[in-house]
Amino acid sequence: MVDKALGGAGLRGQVAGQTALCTVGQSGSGLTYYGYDISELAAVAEFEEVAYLLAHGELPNAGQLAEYKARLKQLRKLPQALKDVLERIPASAHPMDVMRTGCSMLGNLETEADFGEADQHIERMLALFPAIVVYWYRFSHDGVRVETDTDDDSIGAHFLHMLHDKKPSPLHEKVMHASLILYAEHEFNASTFTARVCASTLSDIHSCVTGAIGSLRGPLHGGANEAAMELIETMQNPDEAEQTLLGMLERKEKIMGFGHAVYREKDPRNAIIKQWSEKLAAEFGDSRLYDVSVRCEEVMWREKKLFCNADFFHASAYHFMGIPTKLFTPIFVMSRVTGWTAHVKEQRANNRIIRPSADYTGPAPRPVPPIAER
Ligand SMILES: CC(=O)SCCNC(=O)CCNC(=O)[C@H](O)C(C)(C)COP(=O)(O)OP(=O)(O)OC[C@H]1O[C@@H](n2cnc3c(N)ncnc32)[C@H](O)[C@@H]1OP(=O)(O)O
Ligand SMILES: O=C([O-])CC(=O)C(=O)O
Repeated sequence: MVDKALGGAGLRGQVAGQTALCTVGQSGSGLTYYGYDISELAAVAEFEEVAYLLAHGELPNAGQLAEYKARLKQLRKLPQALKDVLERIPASAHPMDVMRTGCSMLGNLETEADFGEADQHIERMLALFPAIVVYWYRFSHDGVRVETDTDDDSIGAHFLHMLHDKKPSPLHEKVMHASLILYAEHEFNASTFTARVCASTLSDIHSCVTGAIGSLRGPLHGGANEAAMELIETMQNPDEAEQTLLGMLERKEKIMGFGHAVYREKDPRNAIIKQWSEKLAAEFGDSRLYDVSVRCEEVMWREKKLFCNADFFHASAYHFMGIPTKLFTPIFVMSRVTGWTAHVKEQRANNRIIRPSADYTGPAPRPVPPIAER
């Protein structure tokens, strides 16, 4: 059924399948994973608990969580052939292209031969994605071959440790847990739908995830956190932010990090990451980017009734933790791989190839003219 308020373009408002994983905006603005509200998950859980939930349908108990984390830790070592490929990618490459190539190469080295192996490949991708992007980044930018099998307790801490050559503070580790939880799953968004379409052809799990990474890369989707950072860093203070935004709106430019295809009033992830950004700004000792972001939020709501989506305050939060802007969207990948792969398994469990129809708008039938007459 087409939701008239949303219209049919971009398949908006049309039901394209079923899922037990997630609800988006069902009560206007809520977000749940397997029935659990993300606000509660982000407040009390570690990201690995949510990754387990999405993989197995239930939250782990303490023993299951410890086993799961221990397994993930053991999977952090990059195969030499993958390191060789990463070392050949230039520093000028976009890290999302590195993620795409890294995932694809992993599929060549550790191919999913049978769908029964899916869980082991999913755990390997989850464990290895931070290493793929940081190994390339540190090698191409600093000339360092970073050690990827760290003993960090969590994926977020592992990522920050490799990036900065030191273990992160408890605050930064906690923010990474919350951030990765917020990004983990979001129903039939563009990248997840890409993964499901690929899965519906009975393709392998690395192909599904590689395609999804390509869809997430665009600035209308995951790439918006990076684009938001590029915008706010040009703003010296809230008044300047206001003038910049008013000019952009006047010129009908899109402001990345605002608006949403499903939510109408607010994105429930925003308030959570905004709070963390405020805390990080205080720790950082310079709240310019936070203050500028708050003014952007006020102006966009006042002028256009557009609200911050999950990406906007992620920009300042990641920046305060010393994460280079171009690594923002790869963090989204490290998290969303849990949602993508859960959808792949769900699609496989009740599959029919996804193949919609199109309304034809081309020329009426006509004969092929001889080449000399064209
Ligand atoms: C984690 C995520 O992937 S969240 C999404 C991240 N993406 C972004 O932040 C990119 C910026 N936002 C956008 O481009 C859009 O809001 C999308 C892609 C998220 C949703 O697109 P749609 O569903 O087509 O948006 P929607 O139908 O609500 O747009 C309504 C109007 O608001 C405008 N609008 C929507 N978002 C914005 C924005 N960020 N800046 C300026 N105008 C906007 C649209 O241009 C449209 O105007 P029009 O009616 O004159 O054409
Ligand atoms: O649902 C969407 O269209 C985009 C989004 O917020 C996400 O994927 O997290």
